[in-house]
Amino acid sequence: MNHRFVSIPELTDVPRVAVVVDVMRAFTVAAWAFSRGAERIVLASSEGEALALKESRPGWLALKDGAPAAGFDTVNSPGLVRSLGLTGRTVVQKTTAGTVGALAVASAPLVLCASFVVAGATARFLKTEGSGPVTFVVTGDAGRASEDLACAEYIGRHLDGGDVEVAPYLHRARTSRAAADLSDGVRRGYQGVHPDDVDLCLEVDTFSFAMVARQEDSLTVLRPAAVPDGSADAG
Ligand SMILES: O=C(O)[C@H](CS(=O)(=O)O)OP(=O)(O)O
Ligand SMILES: [Mg+2]
Repeated sequence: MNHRFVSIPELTDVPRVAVVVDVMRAFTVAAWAFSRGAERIVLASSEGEALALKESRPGWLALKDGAPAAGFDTVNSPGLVRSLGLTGRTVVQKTTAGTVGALAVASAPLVLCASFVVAGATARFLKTEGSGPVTFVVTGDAGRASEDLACAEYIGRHLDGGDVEVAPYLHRARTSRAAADLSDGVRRGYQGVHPDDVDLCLEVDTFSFAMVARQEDSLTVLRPAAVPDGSADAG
């Protein structure tokens, strides 16, 4: 299929079907938050908006990328989020690339947010929907982030059918600048980075749900969408 791979600045129209990819780390974190029981993730456009949303809604939590900060409950780290109990909670997420990309296509009829941990489920969801050609939003590094482009291409190949060997795509992600920066952050003892973050971002199909973003009461809300197991659609 004739998929498009675009950066956030290159988004000049509203795509019919958008898959927003952020491997390191926003949409790996989002998937882990759902696996820990979060009911929904509200995508915020700024740290101020994230804190305002949290403060006006009892029980909501807020997370951001970078170092821990006052008012925020946690950070954009799968290694840290995986040990939280989030059952039934609403999490507000604000990051540098992933959430910005999702908000840029929020008015599209179908928006999925994706990373390697939900890659197969994302492709199966799109097949089930009969999505046709997809606009992949490569969020990192002005569209040049190799981990995001690799994951987007992997999902696209998966969607087009046939066997796809994931190893070459993972290699590109493992050797990306984002992976090196995270590893460097661990070595330097930066807060907000967990030693397991890179490995967790490089897991494939950890979860069997896709993540769908919709407009709800003027907010952009991400929710998990269960997808039947891949064995059913083999061939
Ligand atoms: O938290 C992250 O890994 C990044 C921060 S930065 O873009 O590398 O400064 O944010 P994300 O939106 O998850 O790419
Ligand atoms: Mg990223």
